[in-house]
Order: sequence, then structure tokens, then C-alpha cells
Amino acid sequence: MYNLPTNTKKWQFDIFLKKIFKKKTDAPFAQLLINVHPLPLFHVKSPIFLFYSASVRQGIVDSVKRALGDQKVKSVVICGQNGVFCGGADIREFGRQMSGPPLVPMIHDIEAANKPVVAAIEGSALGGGLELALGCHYRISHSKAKLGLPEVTLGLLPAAGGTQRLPRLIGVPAALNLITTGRHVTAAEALQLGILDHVTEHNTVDVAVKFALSVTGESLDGRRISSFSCAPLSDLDSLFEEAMLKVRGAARGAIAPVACVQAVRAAATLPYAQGMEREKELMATLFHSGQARALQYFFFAQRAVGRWSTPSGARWDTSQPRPVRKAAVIGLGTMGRGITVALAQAGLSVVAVETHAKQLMEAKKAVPSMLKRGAVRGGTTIEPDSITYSETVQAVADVDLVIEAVFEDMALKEKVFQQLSIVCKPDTLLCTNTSSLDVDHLASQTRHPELVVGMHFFAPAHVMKLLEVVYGRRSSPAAVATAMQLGKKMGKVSVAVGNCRGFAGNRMLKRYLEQAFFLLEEGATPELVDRALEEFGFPMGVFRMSDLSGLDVGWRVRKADGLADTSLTGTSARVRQGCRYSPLGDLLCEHGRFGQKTGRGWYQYDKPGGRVAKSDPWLHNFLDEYRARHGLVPRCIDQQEVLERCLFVLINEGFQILEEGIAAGPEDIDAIYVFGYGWPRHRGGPMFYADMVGLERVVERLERYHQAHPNVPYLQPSGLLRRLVANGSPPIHKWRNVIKNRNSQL
Ligand SMILES: CCC/C=C/C(=O)SCCNC(=O)CCNC(=O)[C@H](O)C(C)(C)COP(=O)([O-])OP(=O)([O-])OC[C@H]1O[C@@H](n2cnc3c(N)ncnc32)[C@H](O)[C@@H]1OP(=O)([O-])[O-]
Repeated sequence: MYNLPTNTKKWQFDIFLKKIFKKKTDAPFAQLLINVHPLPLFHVKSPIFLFYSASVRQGIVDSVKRALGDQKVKSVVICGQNGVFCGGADIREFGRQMSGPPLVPMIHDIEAANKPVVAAIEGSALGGGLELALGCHYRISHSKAKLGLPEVTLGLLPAAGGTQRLPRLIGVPAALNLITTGRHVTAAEALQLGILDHVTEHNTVDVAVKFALSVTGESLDGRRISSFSCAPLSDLDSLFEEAMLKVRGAARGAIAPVACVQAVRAAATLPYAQGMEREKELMATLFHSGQARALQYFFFAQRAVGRWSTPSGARWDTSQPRPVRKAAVIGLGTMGRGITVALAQAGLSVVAVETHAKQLMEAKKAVPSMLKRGAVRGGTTIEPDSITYSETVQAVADVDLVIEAVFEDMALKEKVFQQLSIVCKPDTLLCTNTSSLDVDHLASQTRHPELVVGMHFFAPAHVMKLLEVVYGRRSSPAAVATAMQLGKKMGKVSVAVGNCRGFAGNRMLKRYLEQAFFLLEEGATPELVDRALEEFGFPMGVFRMSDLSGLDVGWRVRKADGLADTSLTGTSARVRQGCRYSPLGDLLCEHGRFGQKTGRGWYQYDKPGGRVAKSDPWLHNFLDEYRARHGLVPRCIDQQEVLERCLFVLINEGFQILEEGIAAGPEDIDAIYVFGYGWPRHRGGPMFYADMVGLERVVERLERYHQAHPNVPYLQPSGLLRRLVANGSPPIHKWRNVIKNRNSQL
């Protein structure tokens, strides 16, 4: 028998070698099965994933060496354990001193082996996991496995030969697509692309072992991908130019996708060894970059928000969600339709209620076509009868959960909640899709306030990933857990936040918008402000974004709050409740300029509903006249001031939100901003950005701007921000300790 060097110590890599004898053969014809055990992870995740840690890599190196050096071993199968091949590098190792054998020579040695090496892929082969498989001579996968090179999403590139082998295997265009997007592909697609040699429904390791035995002794000359040349293409230059434009457009300012294109270009134009050098050089520019840090932080942040908690002690792991099979949506405007689609796509049976006959008729046409488009995009099918429509609220009598999405008007919502409280089963969860109104007040209109939570969707609700789940003072842990779980089922990133005006996202946005208006008053133009924000990485600057979402929305809210009063003149026109106020947005609305929908807003469009923003001389005259009327002397404002004023004030509000316990941690705020407000992911989110810039600097700049504008109270650094600086500006993952200490003193 072959000796099994087994060491199965918990928390340590262990390796398991198994000799597989060819049936009924006297000769000790052996197959080596390298089975790398995964490191167990902390949480209740199943199955357990295998990530390359230093010890895992050492294990593979040692066992491959052993297998290749053993004359009795004729071929090798590499597989994972517990149904997972390899999820790639252990990201947590990146921030530390790297140790253990590097991947590149390890994979090179596997490819150079003179015995066939077969990858048996189950679960995932991602990142370095797929790169290892690409170094093998054959790849056999289970039909349910997912494959991909997601390094770009972590601010890196596949630097273990992935950028050089994949284009050689599947061609430059397909490789560019996979490497620059980082998307995961199914085994079926991977087979079609040519990444896999065979896909099975059966036990993958058994199939791979059988296959490995069948190819023993065959020539491996045509199996080493590094020896391939990329399939020739007629116009390489324009292909790469196009690819570069695409990645630059998709994530402004992100450096990893650009480096990925450059690395694939090296594969297409250079011999393999030189291509590998280029891959290494490019990786060196990325590995310690701020963007890589931000993206890796964000990878864990988006998982952290699932481990929610509330100040009352409710938690993700102790609160039991209720089953929701049938849900209802009240109000079929834009939001209601999107929510109906999202619920149906999640497999729920939906009752869609709209009391206005015309709106109901329109929704009955719009919702099925939205569903159809979604099904085509996602390659799924939707049960056509999963949605029933009704003109009356009585139709929701037997549902498990209701999402109210009527017009943003408290009196109307109060009425709906009073009705629902009578019509629904006593244990039905009542949710409101308000974007800023008081969830506690709505709860007080019902018989079971503990069953009321906010579910704040973002338009379009069936597309946008973010869902703010707003718990009120009396919301039960089960109600919060149910809404969080339902969000997940709908494919959303659900973030639990407390109840306050605007919750977390819109509350911070308000400060950002105000600063943008003030900058216009002081001499900036919408073009200048938008350019600064877009160069920072936002897909759209604040003014282009406002034109898209409609200026009348905010105007209505300001009117309801008693702020939008354009009859005021002189100094009082620019002051509300003792603080500086800019009526610019209100004035624009009074001119009928609601943004894209009216063809005029902060920019002009070729027609109502037009999408291409053009600079508008009318607007510039309007700003000149406004400044002259108020005695404001325009000054030169640079991009740095735009960024600091708009972003630092938003960040400052984020600290205030953390201090008040509205959000449990900085990760929650960052997830909200990246998934709901277009904050560039490669900048990690506003709170991570503050950490990167340095908390002291944020305080110093805020103080300076506050001195210059003393009537803007929100420019004064928040108490938590000051306390963090006083505590030596700890890194972001330690902020919760400072927040906790503060809360316990209270
Ligand atoms: C030269 C270098 C070249 C190589 C570069 C690379 O390979 S770059 C890497 C390329 N690879 C990737 O980018 C793969 C990234 N991973 C994934 O895409 C998914 O995790 C999955 C598809 C593997 C499983 O999805 P799922 O929804 O079923 O599960 P889940 O997502 O909830 O994760 C479960 C737990 O595992 C944790 N964790 C996950 N991955 C890693 C990791 N690599 N490391 C460490 N930890 C990781 C995750 O935080 C979570 O922990 P928590 O919060 O419970 O404490």
C-alpha cells in the first residue's frame, strides 16, 4: 500500500493521499488523489469552503512533489473536500505578511508534470482555485459547480497565470469578459467556453479518477495551456481599445479592470514567459493599492451586514424569521410595481392592490412585461399566475406580509395602515416602503405595532440591490428577521437601520445635496460639481442624478416640511430655522424644470424624457442673476473643495448616525452607499473612505469649512468622529469598540 502521510489536526491544513489501484492488475498501478482538507470557518456556513492559506499551498506542493516523485503513481487527481474544489486565495491573508509557497511555481510544476493531472471540480473553482485547475492537464466538473476569476472584484488580477492561460485556452474576447468582470460561470457555460473537458452529474471525483486512469501514459504535449498560442484575431488593437473603454466606463477610476485588460493584451501579444512577467508587474501595482484594500474590506463588509443587531438586543442569530409564502403590495406606482416584480421573482405568491382603476390597468400591463424582461435577462421562468390584482384592500386578508407603497404622504399612509390592521390576519407583518417617514408613527396606527417595520426599496425596486430594513421602537425581533430574510430571498443586500428622518441613506444624502447647492451659490456650476464627483467614481454627479430622479420629488418633501418658500426675500430667503438654506432647487421647480421628465432641470435635454444632459446657458444666467440678487460674489472653486464639502459632510452625518445607533457599524453605512447611492465600490464606502483619508484630516477640513460657513451646523465634526481621533484614530474594524464604550457609559 501507498503510505498515507495524514495529519488531521483541527485548524491546520492536512493532506490525504489515497492510493487507487487499477482493478485486477498485479502491477502497482497507482492513482494519487490529493485531497486538501479545508480550514473550518467560524460561522454556521455549510458547506465549508476551501481557501488557499499558506499551509494549504504548502500541502499541495508537498503532495504533488511526492506524487510526481513516486514511480508507482501514474496519474493524479486534485480535488477539494466537502464538495468544494477551491474558492481561491484566503483574502484575509492579503493584508498580512504573506508566507508559504507562492502559487505561480506551484501551478507551473503541476503543469510541467509528466503524469496526467486532472482537476475534479465540485462547488467552486474561483480565483487561484481556477488558476490551479488551469495548470492541470484536464478539468472535470460537476454540473452544479461555479467557476470564475473574481480577482478584479477584489482590486487584483488573476496573477497565478490566469491572465495568461485563460486567453490561450478560450480565446481573447471570452477571457477578457471573464477576467474584467470577475463573473462566475456555470459548469455548462464553462464547458461551452472550453474551460472544462467534461461535466458530470455523478460523483465528480469518481469520474475524474476513472478518467485519469484512462489517460495514463498518453502524451501531455497538447495539454499544457502555457504552450498554446492565443487564437489569432484580425483587429487586436480595436478589440483592446474597446475593452479599455468598456472597463473605464463601467467603473470610473478603478485600476484593476484596466490592469486586467493590459495583462490579457500581454497574453495576446507576448510569449508566455514574458506575459507572466507582465502579469507579475501589473499585480505589483495593484496588490498594496488603496483600491485593493477598499474592495477587500467591502467584500467582508457586505457579508457583515447580514449579522445585524439592534440596540434593543435583537440579533441575526437569535431572532427567528417567520415563513412568508404569500405577500401583498399596496399601491402600484413605480415603486409598487418594482416591488411586486421582485417578490414574484423570489417565488412568492403576490396580491397586488391598486385602488385607482387607471393605475391598476397600467400596472397589469407593465408588471408582466417587467417580469418577462427579467426572466430573459436572468434565464429564469416565472409562474404567470403568481400575481393576482385587486382594486380593494380586502384582497390581502390571508397574506403573511404586506408592503405598503402608496404615495409618500403621511395622512394617506396612516389610513392604509389603519385599514390593513383591520383586514389582515393578526400575525401579518405590515411593512412600509416609505423613504423617510416615521415608522413608529405608522406602527401606532395598527393593533400590532410589533409587527410593523420599514422596507425601504430603491428605484427601480426589482433591480437595485439595496434594501433598508427599518426597525421601529416596538418592532419585534421576528419582524426584523423576517424582513431581512425576505430581502435576501429577493436578492437584495438588506441592511437593518433605526427609525429617524430619512433613515441612514437619505439622511446622509440630504447633507450632500445641501452642500452641492451651497457650492452653486458660491460660484460653482453643476458641470464642475458633477465632474468632480464623477472623476471620484460616482456613475453620475449629484445634479445629473437629481435630473434623472426628478427635482419635484425633493421639492414636495421640502414643501411638506415648510422649507420651500420662495416668497421670502433678502437674507431670510437663504435661512431656515436659523441655518443656511439654499432655495435654488425650489426656484428651479417653480420654473417647471423637474429634470429629465420635463426636458429641463440642472441641464437641458433634447426632449422631455431625454437622457443626454447638455449644459444649459439659461441655467448659468439664472445662477448669475440669483447670486447678484443676493449679493453673492462668485469665487473660483476647485475639485478638491467640491469633494471635501460634499463628501465630508455626508461622512460626518454617517458618524452621527453611528453615534445615535441608527446604523450598527460602518459596514452598514458603506453597504448602503455602495448598493443604493452609486458610491464607487473601489473606494470602499464613505466610512472606509474616511478611514483611508485619515480621521484627523476629515476633522481638520470639516472644522475649516465650518469656520467659513458657521451657519451650517452639519459641518461641525460629530462627537464620535472627534472621539475616534482622540482615541488615536483606530482602524475601521475597531470603531465599533469606541461606539460600544460610549453606549455603555450612557
Ligand atoms: C497571486 C494570488 C492569486 C489568487 C487570488 C485569489 O484567489 S483572490 C480570491 C478569489 N476568490 C474569491 O473571490 C471568492 C470569494 N468568495 C465567494 O465568492 C463566495 O464566498 C463563495 C462563492 C465561495 C461562497 O459563497 P456563499 O454565499 O455560499 O458564502 P459566503 O460568501 O457567505 O462565504 C462564507 C464565508 O467564507 C468567507 N470567505 C469567502 N471567500 C473567502 C476567501 N476567498 N477568503 C477568505 N474568506 C472567504 C466569507 O467571508 C464568509 O465568512 P463569514 O462572513 O461567514 O465569516
